[in-house]
Amino acid sequence: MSFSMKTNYTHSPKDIEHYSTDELRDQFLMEKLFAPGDILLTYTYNDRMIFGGVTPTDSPLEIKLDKELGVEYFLQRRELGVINIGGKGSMTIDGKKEEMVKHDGYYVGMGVEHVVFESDDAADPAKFYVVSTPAHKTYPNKKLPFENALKMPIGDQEHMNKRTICKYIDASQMDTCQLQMGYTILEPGSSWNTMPAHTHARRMEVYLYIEFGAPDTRVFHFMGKPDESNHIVMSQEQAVINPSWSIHCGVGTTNYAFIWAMCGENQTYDDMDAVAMDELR
Ligand SMILES: O=C[C@H](O)[C@@H](O)CC(=O)C(=O)O
Ligand SMILES: [Zn+2]
Repeated sequence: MSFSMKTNYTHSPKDIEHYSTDELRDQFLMEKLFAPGDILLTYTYNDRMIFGGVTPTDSPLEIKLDKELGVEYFLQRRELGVINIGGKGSMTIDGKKEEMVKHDGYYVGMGVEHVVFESDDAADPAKFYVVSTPAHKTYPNKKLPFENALKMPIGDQEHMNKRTICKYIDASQMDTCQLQMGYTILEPGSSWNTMPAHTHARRMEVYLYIEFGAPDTRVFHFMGKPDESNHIVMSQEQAVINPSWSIHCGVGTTNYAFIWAMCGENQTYDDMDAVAMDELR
């Protein structure tokens, strides 16, 4: 088993003006999250979110962070959101075992000492996408099956952005300290073309792009200040950090889906500042 946690620092929009493609990728893209038997995490200084992948095979895996966070155990002062994007598995939360099929989610509140991740079949491992944010209060643990996600159809074929936003962790459904999380499924022929684009200075966000229609599919993820946009070319199951000053959207070469997770000042999903089309550059 290997464990790694990469640190990503925060940037001012000025910093990235002259970044090369490699620098931009190094600072914002997480290329590998899911490797059999491994826990691969990123700690971003953007709102101190920790995100990454846990892929158990023959033996259970547990995220153990104490010295790194200056605490006794990982969730002593944090909350955790999980969505399984792989095969059948389970999470054992302080001794209570919960089955986790593909697309099942889970919210784990502050104060839980042990979360043990397992796969039912090492040959078809569960892939737990995990996102953790600082917390100050314990809210109840909650299983978040796909069926219970709040489905929000949005977009249309004419604008090539027909999709369903499935809100797993949303303030209208449950309490969390900061974390909001969900899964957006694009219709075939549509992309995450959220024009007019938006920023939300109050919240940062991370996206995991998944379920590409073909192995050589790429998503061109757009980021940057509205008047100075950049792009990062992404492969399946890679994640990208979105600072609060950055626009965010993506165009794929086939169908895809993505998981988004946000945190910051508020939990108001609709608190977005639309950018007029003629401001984009
Ligand atoms: O502020 C909200 C985030 O950018 C995402 O939740 C958007 C999204 O999933 C979508 O438009 O499909
Ligand atoms: Zn947004």
